[in-house]
Amino acid sequence: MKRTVVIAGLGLIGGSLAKSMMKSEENYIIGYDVNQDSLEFARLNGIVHESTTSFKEALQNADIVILAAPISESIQLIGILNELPISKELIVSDVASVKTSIIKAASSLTNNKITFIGGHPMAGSHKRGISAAKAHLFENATYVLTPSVRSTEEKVETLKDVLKNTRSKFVVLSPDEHDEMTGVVSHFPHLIASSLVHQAKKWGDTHTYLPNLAAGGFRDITRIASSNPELWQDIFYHNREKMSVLLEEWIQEMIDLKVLVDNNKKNAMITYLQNAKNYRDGLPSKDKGVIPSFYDVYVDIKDQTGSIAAVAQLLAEHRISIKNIEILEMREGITGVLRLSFYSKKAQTESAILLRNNGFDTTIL
Ligand SMILES: NC(=O)c1ccc[n+]([C@@H]2O[C@H](COP(=O)([O-])OP(=O)(O)OC[C@H]3O[C@@H](n4cnc5c(N)ncnc54)[C@H](O)[C@@H]3O)[C@@H](O)[C@H]2O)c1
Ligand SMILES: O=C(O)C(=O)C[C@]1(C(=O)O)C=C[C@@H](O)C=C1
Repeated sequence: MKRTVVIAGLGLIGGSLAKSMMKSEENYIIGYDVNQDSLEFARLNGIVHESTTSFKEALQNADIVILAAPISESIQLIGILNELPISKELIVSDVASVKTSIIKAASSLTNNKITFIGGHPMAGSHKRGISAAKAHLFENATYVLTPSVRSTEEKVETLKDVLKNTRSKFVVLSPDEHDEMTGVVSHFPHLIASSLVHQAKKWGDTHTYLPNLAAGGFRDITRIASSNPELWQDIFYHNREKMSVLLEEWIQEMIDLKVLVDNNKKNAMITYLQNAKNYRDGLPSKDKGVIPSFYDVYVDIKDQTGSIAAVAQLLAEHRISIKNIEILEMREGITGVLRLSFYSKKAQTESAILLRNNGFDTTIL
């Protein structure tokens, strides 16, 4: 059965969802955004079937709406939903990184035709906008659902079915549990990454050679400091209570760590580092999911003659065998994505480093 899905906010996340949902014949995708350029990009690149700058118009025949604008904007869209004359059953979901304020706004929906099911795909990027959207962004990622009291098991299953081509792993959590845990493993690290960059910047003012010494370690730990500041201010604002608690905990942790450094507590320091390593090394990797996954590397390639050959040649020169090669997206004039599958974790890691060192933008999911 064909269903009409409206994606409100066609940026990195909304665009990536649209691209994955377009793979199913069942979904008719309407993109709504306040930005004309994003809509035009989506239309020209076949990311949506239709597009509009009117939320009301987009909703006319909708079965499903996914709010994918920044959190405060999505909350405003929930307010607008309350004012529109919706007479058909409508499932509304979102992708916001914080869930309590969204679910609170959704609890004010008075129209009983509307069922709200909160959502948050746990994958993303420091990039923004539809040009950075990728159909495979959520593959094997955890996708949190926070159903509202009014939603039923059946509606949750319908939403999962609409989202099935994201190939993510769904989990149901309460909004508070979600905000607490993502506060620790997603939001707080962004704050720390920015603070590390500020520290380096301060030192860089008096040590002009310092940026040249910022090698892999600094770049790895601070990649997310390059994210969209407005989006992250909004996330910190909506999760401010949890952020404040985490900051206090962190400050105490740093005070304790300073004692180990100042007093050369060798064994305590080794234990501290070892415990961190054990926990970090034991984190579930995205390829351990229910979906069979090989050792894949995604490579952004330009739509230019020879760009795929250049990738293949580079790997051949270093005697790395490719198990499978697949072009995920390649449209005229824009960057495409190549999925390379390898036989081992070692080959996967080596290829990613090799390609990165040769100027390719690579991702391991
Ligand atoms: N960036 C990530 O890594 C990530 C990951 C998971 C979830 N999220 C969540 O996804 C949401 C969107 O983030 P993004 O990274 O895609 O941002 P983005 O900046 O790439 O895209 C946001 C889009 O929303 C549009 N928009 C803004 N106000 C609007 C409105 N009132 N109506 C319709 N469209 C509007 C913008 O024009 C833009 O196209 C946020 O709520 C964020 O918390 C982000
Ligand atoms: O990979 C990144 O750049 C991200 O920050 C993605 C990330 C995260 O892992 O913290 C950021 C925000 C989200 O709500 C979900 C995922």
